[in-house]
Amino acid sequence: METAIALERATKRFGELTAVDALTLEVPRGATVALLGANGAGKSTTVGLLMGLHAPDAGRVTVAGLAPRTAVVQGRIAAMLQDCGLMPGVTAAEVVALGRRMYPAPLHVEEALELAGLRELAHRRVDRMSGGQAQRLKFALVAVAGADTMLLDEPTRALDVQGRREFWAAMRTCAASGRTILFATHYLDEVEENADRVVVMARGRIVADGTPAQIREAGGQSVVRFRIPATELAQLPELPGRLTVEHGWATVRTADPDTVVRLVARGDAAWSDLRVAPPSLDDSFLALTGPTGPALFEEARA
Ligand SMILES: Nc1ncnc2c1ncn2[C@@H]1O[C@H](COP(=O)(O)OP(=O)(O)OP(=O)(O)O)[C@@H](O)[C@H]1O
Repeated sequence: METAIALERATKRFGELTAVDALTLEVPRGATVALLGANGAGKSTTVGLLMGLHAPDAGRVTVAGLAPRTAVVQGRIAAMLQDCGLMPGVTAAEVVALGRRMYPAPLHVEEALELAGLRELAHRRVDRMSGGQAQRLKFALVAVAGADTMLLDEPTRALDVQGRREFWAAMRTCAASGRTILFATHYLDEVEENADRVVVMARGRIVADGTPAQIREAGGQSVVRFRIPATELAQLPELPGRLTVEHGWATVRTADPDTVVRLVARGDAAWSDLRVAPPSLDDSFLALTGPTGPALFEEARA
């Protein structure tokens, strides 16, 4: 399969600090990849390397087989960077028309607005748009490049739930047209619905790389909960996992929820309201980005 993006042991340092540390990542054409990581993990720097904004101190970075700057000039890659502003006083269509002049093979203005779900708002002034609409306009400005690879750096930062939902609907339309999309985010729930692959970064390195389900299962534990009176606790059998009891609810964090449920059901304790929750992405994210994260992921995949 054709490779859209490749980093081969790419390293970027800022003085003493290694922001991206011998990072190797290959993204095939057409994939939608989420780059997940805490503040300072190195996501924006990785995007900067792919856009040719930083030169790697070591290693190699290519986009569609080209040097990043060449790929940018040829309109093969376009990015929605953090905190880019929009010109006030003009309409959405005017901004996109201006933006498209920068690219060698751009889309039509209407096409880009359509992809961003802004067709109806083509003549709305930029300064009269909601946060969500403005963010989708920035997306239209990336889409108009007609690039086959799009990078989105925390595109839904500071958007409300509705704005985020609308933004991702626009992004998915774009992904469905066969483009390669790499987006950086902190929002774990966005990853499950919008990416087919998740690359988790910590300290400039990749600590896990898999489907959202694999990431969720690698680091997280299931939670089995049930109500139980304090007087019944002694009747509970030994359970695989960590049991805590609070306000009449027992909580068992476990890698083996089936066994926990079987043992609880077979025992004599008078419990009620039993429920099982899958591992949470938040728990998994915290575990994977901790010091033992990479080993944890390897173990889960073995
Ligand atoms: N131009 C720069 N000069 C010095 N240090 C920098 C520069 N850009 C980034 N850094 C540092 O490199 C590290 C990685 O930053 P980066 O912005 O890539 O992380 P991030 O994962 O995108 O974080 P965030 O989620 O906060 O945007 C951080 O410690 C940051 O302070």
